[in-house]
Amino acid sequence: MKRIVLTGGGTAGHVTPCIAMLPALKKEGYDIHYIGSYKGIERKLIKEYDIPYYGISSGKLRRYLDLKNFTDPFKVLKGYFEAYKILKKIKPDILFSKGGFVTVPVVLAAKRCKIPIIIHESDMTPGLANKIAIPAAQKVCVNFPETMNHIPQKKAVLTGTPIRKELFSGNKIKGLDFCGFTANKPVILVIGGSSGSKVINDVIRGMLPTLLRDFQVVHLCGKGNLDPKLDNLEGYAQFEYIKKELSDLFAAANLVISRAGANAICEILALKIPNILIPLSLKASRGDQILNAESFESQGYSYVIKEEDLSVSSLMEAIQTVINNKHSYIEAMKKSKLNDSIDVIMNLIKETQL
Ligand SMILES: CC(=O)N[C@H]1[C@@H](OP(=O)(O)OP(=O)(O)OC[C@H]2O[C@@H](n3ccc(=O)[nH]c3=O)[C@H](O)[C@@H]2O)O[C@H](CO)[C@@H](O)[C@@H]1O
Repeated sequence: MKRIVLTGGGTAGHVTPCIAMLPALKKEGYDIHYIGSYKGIERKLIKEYDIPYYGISSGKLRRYLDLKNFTDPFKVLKGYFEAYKILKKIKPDILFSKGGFVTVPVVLAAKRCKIPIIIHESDMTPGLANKIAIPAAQKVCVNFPETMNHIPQKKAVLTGTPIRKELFSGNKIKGLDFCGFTANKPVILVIGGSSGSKVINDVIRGMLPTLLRDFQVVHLCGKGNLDPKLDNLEGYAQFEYIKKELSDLFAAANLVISRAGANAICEILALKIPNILIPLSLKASRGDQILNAESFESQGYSYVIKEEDLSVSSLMEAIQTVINNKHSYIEAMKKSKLNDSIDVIMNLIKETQL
């Protein structure tokens, strides 16, 4: 029996692609193990699936000055020795790393143990963690064709991003029921990224009185961002984070308003739901979401609002435009050559493992 270790964490976008791979790996009879941080979101998300989880110490690697820059390297070093010990014990035939800071010590320890490594990069340009990890990897899967230029040629493979199969079999009625909505008004699904977005939350909540006249709104607002004052508002449902029911919410949605995290936008594209993207600004990130959103906008899949331009009126205008032109957005999305990346990645795993 072949054994695989998956790793990825920090935000859900570094975990859901690993979750998407689980059914195919199980079907092929893999013995699957997961290494993540002690307390990260990956621990909670992976707990739902029946696979052994190993926590390691994890520290953030920053490009900016912060007092934690003095303590975090020790946490990463500790994580390295912990990962090394775990890998020596499990002896996997391959490591699949989805990125995020926790994966750096795991990848480096796997290299030391001579375990083949496949990395997946969802964004247009590699994040810092993957940049450090790529030299140790045999293969690097990428989501966007543009990313191929940022990875050594012999390692880069254009695969697309693994999307959880269950997202394609959502049930609209179940989604409406889950939110307490009727079938008579269209539904807007708001996804502020896996950790929520305060800026988006504030604008959405500020425009609820107008919005709820014509729409029902289901709002995935992120941990700690629920507003109890809005609990009983008719036509509005808020959740910190949704797991299994996400497929039903997608099925119920006529329009999605989302951050431009690589996984969320690929899911929206695969499901062909008219959408408005509000990428995380350059102030708060390296700008990867801006590139993701620009790529989608130029292909006619999405209406994009820059965070600096986000206001009640710009969002209202965007909603009207997308609703009025929904067919042209859907037609453009139908032309996308999105791969079934799960099969491609499975083949790559089989070719690369020991
Ligand atoms: C702030 C930050 O660092 N953001 C990055 C992070 O975003 P983030 O983790 O938000 O990533 P994505 O949008 O890519 O993925 C979020 C995932 O969580 C799922 N989901 C979300 C909400 C919810 O309630 N339930 C649920 O299942 C989505 O369906 C999706 O699969 O990783 C992405 C992929 O590397 C990057 O593009 C983003 O720039």
